[in-house]
Order: sequence, then C-alpha cells, then structure tokens
Amino acid sequence: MSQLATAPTFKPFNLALIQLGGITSDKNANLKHAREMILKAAGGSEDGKKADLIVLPECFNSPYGVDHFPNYPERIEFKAGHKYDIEKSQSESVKMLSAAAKEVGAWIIGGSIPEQDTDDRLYNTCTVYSPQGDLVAIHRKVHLFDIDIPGKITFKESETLSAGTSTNFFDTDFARIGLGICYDVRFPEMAAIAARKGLNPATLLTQCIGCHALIYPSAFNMTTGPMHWELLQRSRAVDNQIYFSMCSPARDVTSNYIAWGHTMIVDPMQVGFSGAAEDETIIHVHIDPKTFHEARAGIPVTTQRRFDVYVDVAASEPKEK
Ligand SMILES: O=C(O)CCC(=O)C(=O)O
Repeated sequence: MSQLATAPTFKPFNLALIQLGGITSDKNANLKHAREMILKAAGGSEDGKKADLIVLPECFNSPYGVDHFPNYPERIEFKAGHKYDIEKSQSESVKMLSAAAKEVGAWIIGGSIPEQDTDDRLYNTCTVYSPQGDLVAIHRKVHLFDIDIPGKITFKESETLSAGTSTNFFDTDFARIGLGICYDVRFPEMAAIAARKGLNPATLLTQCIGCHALIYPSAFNMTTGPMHWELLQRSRAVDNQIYFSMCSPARDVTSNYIAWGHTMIVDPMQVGFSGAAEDETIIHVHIDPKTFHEARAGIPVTTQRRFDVYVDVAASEPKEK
C-alpha cells in the first residue's frame, strides 16, 4: 500500500474492465484464460488507446462458493511497506498477474482469489500490480457476504473465510484508487473513508486518503443483482463524488453460483456510465478528471459535510442485549 500523505494529481487514464467468462474448477485453465484476456484488454479500445489499468472480477481463479474457497488456497504473505519478492512467492496467481502486468506495461487489479495466511485463515483477497510487475497492494474483503433471503439465496462466506481488517488503496501516476470487494459496497462508511480519510499504516495517523476512483472486483447474483447492483454503485459515486466501478464475472447459467454480470463504471455526475451485458466482454472507458472536478465545484457536498453534527456514527451503534 502506498504511504503518500497526498494523493497524486488526477490525470486522464484508460480503464479496461474484464467481465471474465469460462471460470471452471481447473485453476490452471482459469489462469491461462485470464492472462489471454489481460493481453487482449491491454491492446485497448477500438480507437487504439492502450489501457493504463486493467481489472479482473472477484474469484477469477476458482468457482465462487464457500465449499470451493478451501480447495484453492494460495499463500501471498504481503507486508505493506515492504518490497514483495515475486520470485519467492508461492502463489501462482500472483506470479501470473505480475508477469502479465510487466508484459503489457499496465496496472492490474487482479480480481480476488482465496488467500491462506500463515495462521491458516482464508481470506477473499484482491492483489494489485504496477506496470513493472510489482505487487503494490492487497485488499482482504472486509465485509463477508452472509445473507439469507428465503427461497432465493442463502450464502455464508464466514463459514470458510475470515474478514479483512483494513481499508486499502494504491497510487498510480494518474490517480489514487481505493479498493473493496463486492459486498463491501453495501457499507457506505468504507467508501466514505477511502474518499476522505483513513489511517496511514506507516505513521498510524489519520490522514486524507482522497481516492479519485473506487474499484471493487465483484460477483453479485441473480437475486440481489437486479435489485441493487447499479443502485449501490451510483449511490457510492454520488455520495463521495468519485468514479465507482464493480467488475463481475460473465454470467454462466450452468454454474452453482450464477453471477449477475453487468460490469460497470459510473462517474460522479452520473452523466454517463459504461456497462456490459451478461456475456464475456471487455469494457474500455476513458476516465476524465473534468467530471470529478465539475461535480465537486458545482455541488460541493464534499466540503459541506457537517462532521461537527454527526461526529461519530459508531458511538450510536445499538448495543446487543
Ligand atoms: O451484496 C450482494 O448482494 C452480493 C454480494 C456478493 O455477491 C459478494 O460479496 O460476493
């Protein structure tokens, strides 16, 4: 994770979101296919603009499901603030993504994979790579997807996964990007912190994080997808006056967990957003800071917030009886 106190200047950049299809139980095949799609995405849009940042979906190297996570564990052992040695990494997904980032010369948000820590706990973890192939940040899903909508969907990630405990971001030469994974989108506090302030791991001081965009590898389903997928992303983008994007796997109706698809990105003014349908595809979007600045200048909620009135949300949390 970057430890800069000040965010880099927001400059235009080209984003490629891979709505990955064909995810099977064969990890090698999944990695091979993801690599092919990264190479394709890097080539850029039809007008030939090369991608600066490429994104994969949640759980891109294995099927998505509580029974599957323990069968695909990878040890990453990333320590924020320390140079990560890719050569010594035991994770084949990390090695593939690092090599691909270097080969195409672009930043990669490597979706998420089941990660096993040294304490043997499993996490749903996103890894991020620089164009030089360095692993620069990780994000462990903070809010585990435990829901029960009778007759529709019951899912309990906490049966096999543990929750991450930090908000995370990384700096590129064009923007500061905040990370989350799927269900994390339902917790507006996390996005608000990423857009406004957070804890600097180096100094343990609260600092302005000031992300320009939040990007969440995700995989909504056929029940909550139509209800909330678009609404939540639009809300987070407007609440925080930032770009917001979730990248999904393609829909596979033969799979046990059917992903909603509809990978999308929304800008802070909601004047335009790009989105996919259900099938495998790559969305190319040119991100222009102009909309970000216009939103903040025209409707300045970012500076009008009254933290003196709503000092501490956690303080009013209802206590368990
Ligand atoms: O929040 C939702 O409705 C879906 C979340 C989800 O699918 C996930 O966290 O993987």
